[in-house]
Amino acid sequence: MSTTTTRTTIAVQQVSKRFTLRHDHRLKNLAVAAFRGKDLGNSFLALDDVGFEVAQGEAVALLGLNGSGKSTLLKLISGVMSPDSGQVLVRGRIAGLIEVGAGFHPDLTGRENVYLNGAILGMDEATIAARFDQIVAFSEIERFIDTEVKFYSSGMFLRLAFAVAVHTDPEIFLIDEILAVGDAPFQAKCLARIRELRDEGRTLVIVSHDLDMVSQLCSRGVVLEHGRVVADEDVHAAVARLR
Ligand SMILES: Nc1ncnc2c1ncn2[C@@H]1O[C@H](COP(=O)(O)OP(=O)(O)OP(=O)(O)O)[C@@H](O)[C@H]1O
Repeated sequence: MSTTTTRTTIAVQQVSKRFTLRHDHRLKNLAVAAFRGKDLGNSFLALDDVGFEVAQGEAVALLGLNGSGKSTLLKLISGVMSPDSGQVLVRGRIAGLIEVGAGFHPDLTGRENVYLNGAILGMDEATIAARFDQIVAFSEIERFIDTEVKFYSSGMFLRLAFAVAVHTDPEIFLIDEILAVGDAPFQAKCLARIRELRDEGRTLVIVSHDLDMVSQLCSRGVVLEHGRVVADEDVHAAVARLR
């Protein structure tokens, strides 16, 4: 009998998600099609009977070609979207670094946005205040912290948004291709921080086309092809399929 128990943190069970692609939005055609009782769209399965589990503290890469369903799967895990069938069970607090900065308000200053975004990500005011200097130091935009973020460059915006996200305290981080933006030194710093989060035992699910990066960060790769899981294996074997 095994003496160690691995806690399942994320269970994706027979999940399917269908999208409808509407090709022709002209009113006349919509009216004619509706009158004839025709299906207006072309529906397709973005995720088709997907199932896998992630144990606490695991770092898993979701891999696959463009359009294979990775981001959709991450959105289902984060709860911003629900499956048509099947279910996603999650144990623990989640931080989705999916649309980093989505909660930022352009007319507010960097400082105000740190508080706003921190609250959206589940931190109370005292916690944000205690981590404020650390967040700003990580972003390296101290000089501009009291400037409205609409005057920020896209890189500055990303830096502050990422800094807030990685200073929240979730058990599970969902990370979607965020390292594609930001300059090289900042990317290196983000990577180091993500590695730290992993080493602290947080669970990571990462979507990225940067195969070298995911091989370094993750131990396991789940490969999607046209919305189906075609491999769930050691990250190096999974990455080799995509090269
Ligand atoms: N909200 C939506 N409405 C309709 N179709 C969608 C929607 N979101 C995603 N899709 C479609 O679902 C499929 C899977 O998209 P998804 O973004 O999950 O792929 P991905 O593997 O993350 O791709 P990439 O590597 O290009 O980021 C694509 O064909 C995409 O066009």
